Amino acid sequence: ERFPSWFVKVPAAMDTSASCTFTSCLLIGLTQKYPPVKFLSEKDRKRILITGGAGFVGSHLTDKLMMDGHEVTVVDNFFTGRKRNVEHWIGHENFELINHDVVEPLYIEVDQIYHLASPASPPNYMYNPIKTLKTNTIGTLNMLGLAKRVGARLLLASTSEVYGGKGRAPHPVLCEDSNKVNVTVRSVFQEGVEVRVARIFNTFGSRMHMNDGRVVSNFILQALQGEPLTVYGTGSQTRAFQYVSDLVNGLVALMNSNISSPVNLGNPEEHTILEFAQMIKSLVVSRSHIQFLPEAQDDPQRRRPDIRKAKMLLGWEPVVPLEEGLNKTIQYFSKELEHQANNQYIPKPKAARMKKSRPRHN
Ligand SMILES: O=C(O)[C@H]1O[C@H](OP(=O)(O)OP(=O)(O)OC[C@H]2O[C@@H](n3ccc(=O)[nH]c3=O)[C@H](O)[C@@H]2O)[C@H](O)[C@@H](O)[C@@H]1O
Repeated sequence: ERFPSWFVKVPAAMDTSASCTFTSCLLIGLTQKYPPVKFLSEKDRKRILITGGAGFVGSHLTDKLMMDGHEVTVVDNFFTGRKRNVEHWIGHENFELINHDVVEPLYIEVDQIYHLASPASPPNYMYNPIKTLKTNTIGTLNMLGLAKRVGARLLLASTSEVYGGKGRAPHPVLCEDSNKVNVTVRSVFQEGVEVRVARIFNTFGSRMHMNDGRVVSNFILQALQGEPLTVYGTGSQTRAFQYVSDLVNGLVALMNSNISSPVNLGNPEEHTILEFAQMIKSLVVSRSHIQFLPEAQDDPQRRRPDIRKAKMLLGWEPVVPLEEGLNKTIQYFSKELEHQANNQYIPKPKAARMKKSRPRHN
């Protein structure tokens, strides 16, 4: 998915003789520089800001909104985001990339703000917890301020982590009321601002950082490199994983809806982490073994979204089967590894949140 097929392909109609293939390629390369975008009338075209737009989810959202014909401004401080994720839009008249940290105020004119800026992977958000707090408080306040000043609608990327799950008997299926915070007239901070809140459950796909540290990218990279798949704890804890394109469609549907209360976006298909390890091992056809490491601290034991609200009010539900999403992600990471190998560098997946004790093997 790094270099989309349209970039190098010569349409059959143009490829009239073998002798002009090279010229045609060159021509197409020069003229058809970007993925195709729709043309929207002034009335339908929106100016959209995506904070964290060069990150894993943000860059896929950028692709969708650009292709839909909107004007997209990506703001990223490149802590976990990368220019490479959006490089195929650089120079396009509808696209702008700003190197900016949301902890500082931002003054631009926009109609919608997707506020995704925050590290999402545990090793990343625990790397500098105070900075993560600042990003999620001051950064959000700055974006709410911007939304209020320009009359934009803001979608906040919240997380399933708000439901907790360790230390109390967790309800296996988490609905939006599981941890209810009332929004009333006393919630002055969002006074006069149209807000949408997405509770995002575990998501995976291409453009996850090689050092992300979350389970799917770790297992895939380990399986591809013949290294042990690191299962934290017994592997009986569960998660339900959605493919990134499903999430992106949900985010856009939520933004354009009239629901101002939180909405879960996730795939309800729940598996144990050990099952994920076995599934990935067999899809990669890897000889890696499974290595049991100490349990991660405060690790939620069960997590599965209740998505009835999204289904009923947005008409949204995930459509990408787990295996299909995993295969696409495996393909992505194996290309990344090839690329890295050419530069003689293969990063190792990061370990996260370990309690200290000796690893077990099976
Ligand atoms: O992916 C996400 O969307 C969510 O990921 C994390 O939540 P978590 O569910 O802990 O995600 P992972 O770090 O991928 O861990 C999932 C499970 O796999 C386990 N794990 C992780 C990594 C690994 O190498 N091995 C392993 O067994 C973890 O202990 C945990 O039980 C973040 O805390 C959330 O903010 C984020 O929304």
